[in-house]
Amino acid sequence: MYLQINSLHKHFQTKQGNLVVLKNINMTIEQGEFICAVGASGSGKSTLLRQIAGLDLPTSGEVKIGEKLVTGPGPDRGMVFQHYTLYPWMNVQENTEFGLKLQGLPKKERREQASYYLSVVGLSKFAKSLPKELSGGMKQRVAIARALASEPKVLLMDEPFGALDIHTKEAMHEFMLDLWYRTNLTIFMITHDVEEAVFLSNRIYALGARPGTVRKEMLIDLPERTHHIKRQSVFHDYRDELMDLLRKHGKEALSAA
Ligand SMILES: Nc1ncnc2c1ncn2[C@@H]1O[C@H](COP(=O)(O)OP(=O)(O)OP(=O)(O)O)[C@@H](O)[C@H]1O
Repeated sequence: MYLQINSLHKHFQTKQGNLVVLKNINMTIEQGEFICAVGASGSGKSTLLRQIAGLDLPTSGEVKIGEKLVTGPGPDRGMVFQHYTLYPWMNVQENTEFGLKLQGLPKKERREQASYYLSVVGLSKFAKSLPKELSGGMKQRVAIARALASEPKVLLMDEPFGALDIHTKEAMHEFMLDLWYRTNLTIFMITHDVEEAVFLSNRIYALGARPGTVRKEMLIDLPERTHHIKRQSVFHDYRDELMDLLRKHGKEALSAA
């Protein structure tokens, strides 16, 4: 296994008392998988991603990358967030190089590595542009290039396409699938968009809320991943099953609140 989450619990101390946000999360992810964790708002998706990224530590349980226990952030995990996190005063090349600079990579090497990943995301021609000169989808591709430039073992994505319009989002989906096929990257993405999860991932963890627990693990076996598939019953069956599940657990969570 590549990324493993064992008996993870996360509690927060709030004014109302002890809030259990994640309860007994177990996940085993192999190299090259594209995993989506799907759940309603409040199911603890971002909290889970923060534990994997090492931005926060579990109350109990563990996250492992290979044999290594996660105890903090590290270059083996690249992060992409929903809101563009590019530095507005740096051009695309400088933004892409930023993490490598922090890691102390010499100038020539970081230039070459960042240029390579800008070509992977199809933005070589925009290396000198400032973020404000790019569309939303292009900005997210720069954020992906920056995350990839450190050559992480796992790419972690927190609702990366949530702020994009539907057409840009569809273009980014095609881009992500192409990137995944070409690089065989391990990707862990969280989303509340059920169609996005079914279209992109080979496996889905559906989370229920209050507290966040894994309610179902679903293998997605689509005969093709082009937009035609979205009109076929195999796609609708996965989507409807997942929607029904989330709806049921959403109602349960509301009545328990
Ligand atoms: N640092 C914190 N202190 C206290 N409570 C927190 C903290 N971080 C998150 N929570 C609570 O944990 C719960 C889950 O939050 P989280 O952001 O992980 O959910 P989510 O599934 O990502 O939601 P959304 O889809 O709306 O982003 C929420 O009730 C939130 O208020």
